[in-house]
Amino acid sequence: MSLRGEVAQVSVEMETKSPLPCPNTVTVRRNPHRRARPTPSTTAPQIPVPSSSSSTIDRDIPSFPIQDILSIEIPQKGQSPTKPDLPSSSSSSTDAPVSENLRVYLRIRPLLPPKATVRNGGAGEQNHRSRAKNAWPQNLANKGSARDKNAMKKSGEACLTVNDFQSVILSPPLALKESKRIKSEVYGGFSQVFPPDSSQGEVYERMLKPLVEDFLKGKSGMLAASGPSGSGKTHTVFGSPREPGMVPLALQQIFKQSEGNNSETFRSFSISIFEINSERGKGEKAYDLSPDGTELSMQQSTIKGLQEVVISDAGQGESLIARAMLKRATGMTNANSQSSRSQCIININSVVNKVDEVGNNAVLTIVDLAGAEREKRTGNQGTRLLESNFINNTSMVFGLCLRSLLEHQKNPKKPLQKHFQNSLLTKYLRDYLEGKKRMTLILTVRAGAEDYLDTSYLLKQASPYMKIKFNNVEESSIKNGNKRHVQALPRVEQPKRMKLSGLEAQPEEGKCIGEEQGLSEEEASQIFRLDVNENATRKSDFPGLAEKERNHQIMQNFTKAIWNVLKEYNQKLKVAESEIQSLKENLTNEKTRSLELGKELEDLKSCCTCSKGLHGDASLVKICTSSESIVELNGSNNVEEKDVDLHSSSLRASNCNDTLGKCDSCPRQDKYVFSQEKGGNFSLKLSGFNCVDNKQESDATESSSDVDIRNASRFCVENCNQQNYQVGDIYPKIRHDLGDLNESKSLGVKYNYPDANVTEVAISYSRSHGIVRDDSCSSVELDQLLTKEDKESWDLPPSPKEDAAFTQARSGLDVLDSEPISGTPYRDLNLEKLSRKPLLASSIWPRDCSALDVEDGIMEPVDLLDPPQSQKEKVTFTKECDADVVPNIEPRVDSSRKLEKPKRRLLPASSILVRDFSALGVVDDVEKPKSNRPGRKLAMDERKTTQGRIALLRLLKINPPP
Ligand SMILES: Nc1ncnc2c1ncn2[C@@H]1O[C@H](COP(=O)(O)OP(=O)(O)OP(=O)(O)O)[C@@H](O)[C@H]1O
Repeated sequence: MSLRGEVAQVSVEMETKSPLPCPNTVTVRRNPHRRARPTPSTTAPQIPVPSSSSSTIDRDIPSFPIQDILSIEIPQKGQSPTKPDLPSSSSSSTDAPVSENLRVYLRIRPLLPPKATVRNGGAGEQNHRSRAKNAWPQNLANKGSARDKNAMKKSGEACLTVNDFQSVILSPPLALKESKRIKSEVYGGFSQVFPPDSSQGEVYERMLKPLVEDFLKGKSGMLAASGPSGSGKTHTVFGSPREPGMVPLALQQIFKQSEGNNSETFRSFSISIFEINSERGKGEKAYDLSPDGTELSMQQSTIKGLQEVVISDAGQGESLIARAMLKRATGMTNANSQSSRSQCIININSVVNKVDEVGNNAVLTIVDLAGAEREKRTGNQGTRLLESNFINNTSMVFGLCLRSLLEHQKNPKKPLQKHFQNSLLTKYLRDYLEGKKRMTLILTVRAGAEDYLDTSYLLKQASPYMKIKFNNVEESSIKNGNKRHVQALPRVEQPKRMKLSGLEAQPEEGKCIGEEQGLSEEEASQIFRLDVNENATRKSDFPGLAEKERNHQIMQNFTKAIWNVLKEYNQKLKVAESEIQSLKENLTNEKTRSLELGKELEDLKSCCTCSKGLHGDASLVKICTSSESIVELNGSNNVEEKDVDLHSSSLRASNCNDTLGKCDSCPRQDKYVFSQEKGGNFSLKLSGFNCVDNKQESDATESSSDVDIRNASRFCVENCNQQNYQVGDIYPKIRHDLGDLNESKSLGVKYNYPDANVTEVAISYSRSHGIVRDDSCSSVELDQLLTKEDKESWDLPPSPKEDAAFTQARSGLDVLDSEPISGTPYRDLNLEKLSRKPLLASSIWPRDCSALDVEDGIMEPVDLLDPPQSQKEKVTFTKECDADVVPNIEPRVDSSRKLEKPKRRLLPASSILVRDFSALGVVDDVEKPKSNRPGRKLAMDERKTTQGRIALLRLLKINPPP
C-alpha cells in the first residue's frame, strides 16, 4: 500500500468512527505491523522508556507500570519536574474540605558506610559513583552498554535500584531468582524516591519543607518515618551534627521564617518529645523525654502530663532534641549498633497570638518509628526479641490502620476498623490514621541483597498507601474561620487557663486553687509562690504562652502536692490497716484462749463435781445416810438445793440429758437411787438400800431399812444398772448399836459404772461387820482398794496387784463418802440442820476432807486414805485403831486445795464415824471377828490380841479347861 493510500484510508476511518472533527495533523506510523500504544496526552511528561538495547536487563521485569505513570499528576509548565505533586496550600480556594493523597516518600540508604565513602576519595565523588550505580535509568540512558553491564554486575549487590524519581526496581538476589523464580518488580507511585546519595537537605527540601510552610500558616501535619531496622529512619529524622535531620532543619526554617513575620503577630513555639516503648515486651509505656520528663499516661488519644518546653530559637530546640535522644531507649542488634527500641514522637507546637484575636495553634508532628525487625536479621534474643515483638506489632497495627482507611475510602460501606486501639502510638495518631489530618510517610530501605526480603515486604505493604486521601478538615475549618480545630488537637493536654490581673491576684488565685484542691490556704499560697517563681525564671517573650505555661505549672504543682498528700494518707491507711490486723489477731488469740480457759474450767468443774460418773452432764448426788442423814449433791450448779426428804423428795436439775429412771427392780425401798429422767431433769429418789449379804440375805432383806450389819461379813449394795439409768451411790442405812460396833472405818469402794468412763469409789465397811460394796464392782478394782490384809480379813479373793494397785487406783478415785455406820454419834451432829444443807462435791471426802472445818459441833473429818497431816488426832487414832487394817498409804495433801477454806462444810460420815470411835475407845471390841472363816479369825485374833486377851490366854494356859 502506498503512503497516500494509507493516509486516505485513515482519513476515511476517522470520518466514519469518530464524530469529532478531524485534527489538523495526523501522525501515521510507517510500520503498520507494530501496535501503537495509546498516546495519553501531548502534555504528558517524558517518561524515559528503556530502549530495546536494555531488553536483556529488563527481561525479568513483569510489567511496566504504565497505568501508574498515567495517573501521575502532570506538572504544569514551568513547574519543577522533580516536584510533580508538591502540595500547594493556596491552590484550593473553595470552602470544601481539601482532599489530597497521602504522600509517600522513599529513601534508599547508601550501601557503603559514609566513612568508607570518605576514604574512597571524598563524599562528592562517592556520591556521584553511588548515584551512578543505583539511579536508573539515568545510568543506562547515559552510559554505554559496557558500563551498563558493569553497573549491573555491581547492582547484583543491590536489590533495589531507582527506576525514576517516583519508582524503584526491586530485583531479587540471584539465588532467589533461580530457586524461586522470583522476578524483578517495579514499585512506583512514590511522591519522590530519594536515591542513596540524597543529602539530608534534599530530602528536607522535597519532603518536609512544604509541611513546615503549612505549619507556619497554621496547618498541622505529620511526618512518619517507617522502614526496617537500620534503614536510616533515625538518621533521616534527627540526623547527626554533620548532617542534621528533618527536625533540626525544620526548626531552623521555623525560626528563620518567623523572624520575618508581621510584628503584629506573636508566635511562640514549644517542643514536646516522648517515646512509647515496651519493657520486656510487657505492655506499652510512654515516657516524656524532655529534661524533667516522667512516665506519661494516656486517656483516649490524649497524652497526660507531657511537658511542652518553650523554645525561642532553633538552637534551644536542637539541644532539647539532642538531650532527648540521649534518654531514648536504644539497643544494639545485628542490624543496627544503635537501634531504636521505641517509637519517638516530636511535636513542634506553634501558638499564634494576634493582638486582637486568638490565633490558630498548629502542630508539626514527626514520628520516628522503631524499625520492623526480623529475628534472623537482627539476631535478637531474650529481651531484645520481646522488644522486637512490640516493635513489629506496632508497625503492623500502624499498617492495618492505613489499610483499613484505604478500604473504607474505596468502599465507604466498609466500616473503618478501629485498629488504632491496639497500640498507644496509633491511638495517639488516630486523627491522622483516620484521614482527618494531613500525613506524610517516608519509607527508608536498604538496598543490599541481604535486605531484599525486608525491602520487598515494606514496598508491598506501603505501595497501596499512596492512594489514601486526606480530607483536610482542619484546613477547611481555618478557611471557614472555625476554631474547632484547636480542640481537635488531642495530643497534648491543654492546661486550664486562668485569668490574672496583676500581682494582687496571686494570693487570691492560690487560695482559690487551694479551695478547689482541698488544700489549706498556706499550702496553696506556697505552691502558688513556687510556681510563680519558677515561671519567672522561664524565658518567655510571649505573654499568652507564658500565661499558659504558668497555669500549667500551677496545675502541675498542685497535682504534685495532692499526690504527696494522698501518698501520706495511703501510708497512714496502711499503718492503720496493719494495726487493725494485729488487733484482730489478738482478739482471735484472746477468744481462743478464753475458749480454752472455758474448757479447762468446764473440765475442772466436771472433775470437781465427779459428774462424769453419771452419764455426762448429770450431777452426782450423794446420799450419806437415812432420812436423818445428809444429802450431798455433787456437781451441777443447776441442781436446785432443796431440803430433802430422803424418802420422798426429788432434786431437780437441768442439763441432765439422760433418761430418767427409777430403780424399779430394786425389791426394797431402802435404797437411794439416783436416776435421771428424759427431758433433762434428774431426780433423786430414796428407795432405800438393797443391801444383802450373800450369806445373810434374809437378814438383810428382812431388816428393812434398818440393817443390822453386825453379823454380816459383807454388805453388797446392789447396783441397779438398768439400761438408761445408773444407781449413784447407794448407801445402806445401817443402824446398829454403837456398843456392837467395835471398830469401823470408811474406805472408798470403787463403783464401776458400765456406761461411764469414770469410776466412783465409796466404801464403807465395818471391821466387825464386813464391807459394803457394790456388786458390780469388779474384783480387780476392789482389789486395788484393799490391802492383802483387808482381803484376808474380809474374805475377799486375793489380788495379784496388792498394794501397788491400790495406790494406783486410789490416785484416780472420785470418791463418794462412805456411809457411816450410824448410830448415836450421828444424832449428836445436829443432823436436822445438816440435812438441809447439801454439800458440794468439792467438799466431799476424800478429796476435800482436809479443807473441812469443825463448826457447830460437827466433827472434823478424817480421811482415812489420805488423812491431813495437821490433824494429828485423827491420824493417831487411825494408827492406834487400825494400824494393821488401814492400807499403808502415805498421807497426801493437795496444797492447792488447802488454800480454799470453805466456811461451812458438811463432814463426811466416815470421819464422824472414826472420830466417834476414837472417842469411844472401843478398840477391844473389835476383837469380835465376823469372818466366816475360822482360820482367818484365828489369825486375826492372833494379830489383834489385846492385853485382856493375853491375860485370858495366860489364864487358860495356866488353868486349861477340862
Ligand atoms: N542516608 C544515610 N546516609 C548515611 N548514613 C546513613 C543513612 N541512613 C542511615 N545511615 C546510617 O545507618 C545507621 C543506621 O541508621 P538508623 O539508626 O537511622 O537506622 P534506623 O532505621 O533508625 O534503625 P532502627 O529502626 O533500628 O532504629 C546509622 O549509623 C546511620 O548513620
